[in-house]
Amino acid sequence: MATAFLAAMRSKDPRSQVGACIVNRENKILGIGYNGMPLGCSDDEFPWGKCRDNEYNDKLSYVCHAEMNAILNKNNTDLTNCTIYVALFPCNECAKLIIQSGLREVVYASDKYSYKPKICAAKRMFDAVGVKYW
Ligand SMILES: O=c1ccn([C@H]2C[C@H](O)[C@@H](COP(=O)(O)O)O2)c(=O)[nH]1
Ligand SMILES: [Zn+2]
Repeated sequence: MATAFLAAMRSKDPRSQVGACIVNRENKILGIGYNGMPLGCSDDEFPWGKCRDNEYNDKLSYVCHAEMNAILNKNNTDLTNCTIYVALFPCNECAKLIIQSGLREVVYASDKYSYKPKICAAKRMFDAVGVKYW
């Protein structure tokens, strides 16, 4: 988790810096990520604010989530039965990536958006397939 928090410090998101770290069963680190703009999309040119009435100007249209980056940055092709440490409980889109990658466990530090339908949907999927989270 400390590594996930260290990665989060690299995020340019002024509101929520999120980090993720994937480890195997021997606790070897396989992938690290943080929430950031896609490669080549300048942190200075793309929006870091929320704009719910115009998604074109909303950061959520652009930001790659920490979990996605950790999975894409992995240095091992097989993440089956691995664990992901995350600063923030994964959203539904990250939950899908986590499940499809074969990860079996999510350890999170904050569940500050637990009231949001996307987080409830993530838990619903984890519960359905037996991904543990704590
Ligand atoms: O599963 C997730 C969910 C969100 N994030 C990132 C995306 C954004 O940069 C922030 C959330 O911003 P708020 O202003 O707090 O809504 O967190 C992520 O990396 N992984
Ligand atoms: Zn997400």
